[in-house]
Formats: sequence, C-alpha cells, structure tokens
Amino acid sequence: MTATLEATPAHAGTEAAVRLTDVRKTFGHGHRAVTALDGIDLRVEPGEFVCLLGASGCGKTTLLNLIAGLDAPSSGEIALTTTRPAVMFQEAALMPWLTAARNVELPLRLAGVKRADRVARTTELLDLVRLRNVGDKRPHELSGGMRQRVALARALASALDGNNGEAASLLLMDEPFSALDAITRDVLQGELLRVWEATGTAVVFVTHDVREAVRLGQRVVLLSSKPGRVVQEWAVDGLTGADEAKAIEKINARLREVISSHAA
Ligand SMILES: Nc1ncnc2c1ncn2[C@@H]1O[C@H](COP(=O)(O)OP(=O)(O)OP(=O)(O)O)[C@@H](O)[C@H]1O
Repeated sequence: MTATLEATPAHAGTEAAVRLTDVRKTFGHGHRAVTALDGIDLRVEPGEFVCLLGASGCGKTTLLNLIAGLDAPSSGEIALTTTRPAVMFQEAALMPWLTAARNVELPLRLAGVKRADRVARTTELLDLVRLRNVGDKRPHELSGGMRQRVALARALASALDGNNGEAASLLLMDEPFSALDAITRDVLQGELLRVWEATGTAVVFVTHDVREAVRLGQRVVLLSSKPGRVVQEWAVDGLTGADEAKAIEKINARLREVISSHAA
C-alpha cells in the first residue's frame, strides 16, 4: 500500500493536472525569514483525488495558495494544465446580499457568459450539489452544510473556461468541511465524491484529518513541518472496512511520529 513519489511511472508520459518541481516558499527576510515549504515535488494526474495531510502550520495552505496562483513560490516550478483552477476554503464566504443562485452565477457573470447560458449552467450546478430548491434563498437562510454546497457549486462555476460549459479540471480545497458538525461533514464528503465522479475533475484536498483523507483520496500525501516537505505517500483508493481502518491507523502513527520528531 505504501508508495513513494517516484513510484508512479505509469503516468510518466502524460501531462499532469498539477506538477510541482523543487518548490520552496520563504516568508520574510533575514533572521525573521520562515521557510514554509522546501523541496516539494508533487504530481497530480488528470482526474486524480489527492489529499494533502499534515499537522497545523506545516504549510498545507501555503502549498494550495501556490498551486492556485494566489502566491508565488520563492523558487521551483509549478505547472498546471488549467488556467482557472477552482478554489474552495473553510468558510463559504458567500455574498450575503445575493441569493444562492446569484452567488453561483457570479463568476459566470464576471467571465462575461451570456445570460441564458449563465442561467442554464447555474441550474445545472445547483442540481449537481442538490440545491435546486433553495436557489432563491440568501446565505443566512441556509445551514452551514448548504452554504458549503453553494460554495462548491460557485467554485465549479469559476473554473469554467469561457462559456463552453466544460467541467473544472482542477479543484483546490482547503479544509472545506472542518467547520461543520460531524454528521454534516460525513454527508458533504459523500456529496463531494459524487461531484468528483460526475465531473472528472482533479482534486487537491487539504486536511489534518487522517480519516477524511483516507475516505476521500485516492492518494494521501503527508507533509512534515518547518519546513514543509513531502515525507511519505500512500495509495488509498477504494479501501473499505478493515483495510481502510488499517490504513488510517498506519497513517495516523506516521503523522504522530512526524509531529513528535518536529516537537523534539
Ligand atoms: N504570509 C505569511 N507571512 C509569514 N509567515 C507565514 C505566512 N503564511 C504562512 N506563514 C507561515 O508558514 C508556515 C505554514 O503556514 P500554513 O498556513 O501554510 O500552514 P497550514 O499547514 O495550512 O496550517 P493550518 O493547518 O494551521 O491551517 C507557518 O509557520 C506560518 O506561520
């Protein structure tokens, strides 16, 4: 089950959805400089679901921001096949004065998509996240889980290239369910897997929850802290029952080891 980054020769010839080569990120200068990430090599295949796992402060958000193009690496290379990755954060950050449907439609409007196409695509996306009946509600009228579904639909809308209606080819998610209660989180994880299967998008999902990473991901990539480095990765696709439990236990043990070696 355990694999190293080098152990993916089957994809060597194909173009990756995301490819990071020797990426380093330092914040600040001189004796105050903090190296958040160092020597990160990572490849995510088209349509692959990868979970980035690590303790608080190990650089997960920094890495996602770099992939999203929200920040630039200090050195190294980042290559994406899409120019418009979809991004979803812990907080839904919806426009409170707009209805759910208008929130989903907003990125399409900003991209200059024609009204009839916008309406059709918004309806499709609300259907995809099972919110068709609440399109006319404002964010404060929705539950936390519903707001995150709207945020997911909006993220998918923002990733469209022009008005050709193509599904997102890369979805970047930063602990999107961590503020939700356990039952809602469980439901939303299932919904996300359904949306992933329906759209065929590649997903990079940041979490500090091993159980979540193993349930969702095809591959779990563990980062160390200060600086963040890839320490190990596991293929976890399709694991259920005892195999899933064993994987969770194994990854948890390794995560604890990484945290305690950092604390020592
Ligand atoms: N803008 C910034 N300026 C200075 N240091 C920063 C900045 N952003 C992040 N850092 C530092 O980089 C390191 C990685 O931070 P990052 O937020 O990426 O970690 P994380 O793994 O996402 O943490 P958490 O799980 O707690 O959200 C931390 O030491 C943090 O203090």
